[in-house]
Amino acid sequence: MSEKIIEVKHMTKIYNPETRHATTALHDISLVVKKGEFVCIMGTSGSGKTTLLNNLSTIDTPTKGEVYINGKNVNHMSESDLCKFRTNVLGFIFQNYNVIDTLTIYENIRIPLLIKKETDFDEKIDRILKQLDIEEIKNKYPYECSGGQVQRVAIARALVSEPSIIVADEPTGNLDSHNSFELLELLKKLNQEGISILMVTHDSFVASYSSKLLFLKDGEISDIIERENMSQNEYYDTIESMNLLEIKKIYFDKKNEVN
Ligand SMILES: Nc1ncnc2c1ncn2[C@@H]1O[C@H](COP(=O)(O)OP(=O)(O)OP(=O)(O)O)[C@@H](O)[C@H]1O
Repeated sequence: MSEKIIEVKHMTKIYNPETRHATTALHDISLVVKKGEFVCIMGTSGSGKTTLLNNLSTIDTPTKGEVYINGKNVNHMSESDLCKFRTNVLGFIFQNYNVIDTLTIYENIRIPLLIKKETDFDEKIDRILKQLDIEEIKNKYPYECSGGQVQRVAIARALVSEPSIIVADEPTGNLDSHNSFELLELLKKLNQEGISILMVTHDSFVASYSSKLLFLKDGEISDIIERENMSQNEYYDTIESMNLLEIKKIYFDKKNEVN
């Protein structure tokens, strides 16, 4: 049986609990991500995608339920253990890059290695700069680089500490189609090399790179599709029709609420 890399048990997330602004963003979610899986999360705006990603990747803490990563219950870890765990195991890629403007590209990529207290990092950084084709900009500042280059810097920073899981929230959201394609092909390659990927997207083409797709609706998993033996084209068509079905369901639910 494949190894469970992430396991979520009965996760509920309520923002501002016990106030009149309480919002239940996730309701009793249970799921498993196995080693080497490429899992995408789709759903309409406000369905809870980012909340799910944040709560299962230690960025936020669920109101109820448990999260296990590599068999460890992350809800029971101290803040300093969590910080080490995040740096050693998880690599984060966000839509808005989150690079530091006052540091050079080289210095940005070095951050996780400094957190890990590594001292001998030149070779590692050079390798990742080469892999992502950003050697020429290593002494520039982010504002001197293109959006696609800065996104590659964010990926380099996520990968330099050799994480076993990549967590990505709409990573192609600010990229043009050429750079989106390049990023997706890179994620595919990393996944083939054994890195597990968990990614939020609203785009069926992006989702067609996954091996498993979760649909969220009102904070609950409404559907799961597995790619299995489908070609990427067949998988894309299945995702598109499922997407349409989900939108139709939401439309009819709303219509019934009104009537
Ligand atoms: N910090 C917060 N405080 C209060 N409510 C929040 C907070 N963050 C999200 N929410 C609410 O939780 C629900 C789920 O939000 P979330 O951002 O997870 O949805 P999403 O599916 O990622 O949406 P989008 O596709 O628009 O980014 C929404 O109703 C949202 O308004």
